[in-house]
Amino acid sequence: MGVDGDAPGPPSRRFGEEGGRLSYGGYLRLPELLDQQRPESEAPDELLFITIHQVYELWFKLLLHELEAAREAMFAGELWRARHLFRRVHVVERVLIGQVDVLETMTPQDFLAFRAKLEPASGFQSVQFRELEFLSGLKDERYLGTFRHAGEAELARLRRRLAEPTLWDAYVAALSQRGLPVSDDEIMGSLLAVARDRGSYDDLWQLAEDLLTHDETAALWRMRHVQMVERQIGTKSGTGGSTGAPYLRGRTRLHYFPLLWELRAWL
Ligand code: HEM
Ligand SMILES: N[C@@H](CC(=O)c1ccccc1NC=O)C(=O)O
Repeated sequence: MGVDGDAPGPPSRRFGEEGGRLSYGGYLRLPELLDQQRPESEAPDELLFITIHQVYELWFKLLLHELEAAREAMFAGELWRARHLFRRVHVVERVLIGQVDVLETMTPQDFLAFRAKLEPASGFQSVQFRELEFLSGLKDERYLGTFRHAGEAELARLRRRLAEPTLWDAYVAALSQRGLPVSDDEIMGSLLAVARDRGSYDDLWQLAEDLLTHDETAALWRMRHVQMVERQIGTKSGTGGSTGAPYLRGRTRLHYFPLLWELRAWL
């Protein structure tokens, strides 16, 4: 049967399968991936709830990978490479915000049909989310306490993130490599010098803007998340044991790079 050429329909042999080694599902490990959605209840929307969280965690994994590479590029003085990676990071972060729409198609009544089964689990226990915060510069050891039930490997990952340099440390190193002073007393002066002399420092300025966009997009996600929380559970406390929306509202005021925000007041 000749199904090749212009005729619609599958080709008889596929590119990439010539040696018979790789297949779509084998390469992407689909049997394993698609076997990981196991609802705890019969509630129809629990599959949506699991799917959306798994998709978030996959994107978190990619973000950690790209942000680590951006940090190394800054330390190496390869600012163009860091900027290239931040462009990707920003687009993925916008996808993360957009995905909230999908979960908001669930009604609070339908969420309540399985919410009790989730306790005491909650987003508090997302190791990768906390890794992203630590890597970005928001290191808060108190959160190790929320991972009491995590495995030793996960705790080790968090401790490593607490110990290793942040994106901000890498940006400061990039400033220093260009001869700008970076002591606590001098760094604001250096940031101002970069902002005022784009002719000499445009790459450093643009990179600071990339950091700020990463910071702003994370804050927008927190705001979108708390709006969704209020829509789903109102003033109820969280399955993770926090006050719920009030706790999350407090987190929306956080900044990864406070000096870049403060700079605005000095310009
Ligand atoms: C019905 C939807 C959701 C509700 C009602 C909800 C509710 C909450 C609540 C109440 C908390 C505070 C911790 C607690 O006491 O439980 C929390 C934290 C968190 N949630 Fe959600 N959440 C929802 C969806 C999501 C999704 C889709 C993600 C994506 C990964 C997510 C990630 C997180 C993270 C990372 C935290 C920790 C935030 C922090 O400590 O700053 N949540 N959530
Ligand atoms: N904390 C949420 C439940 C929840 O959303 C959740 C539960 C288990 C795993 C991840 C979750 N997502 C974010 O917190 C609540 O209090 O309703």
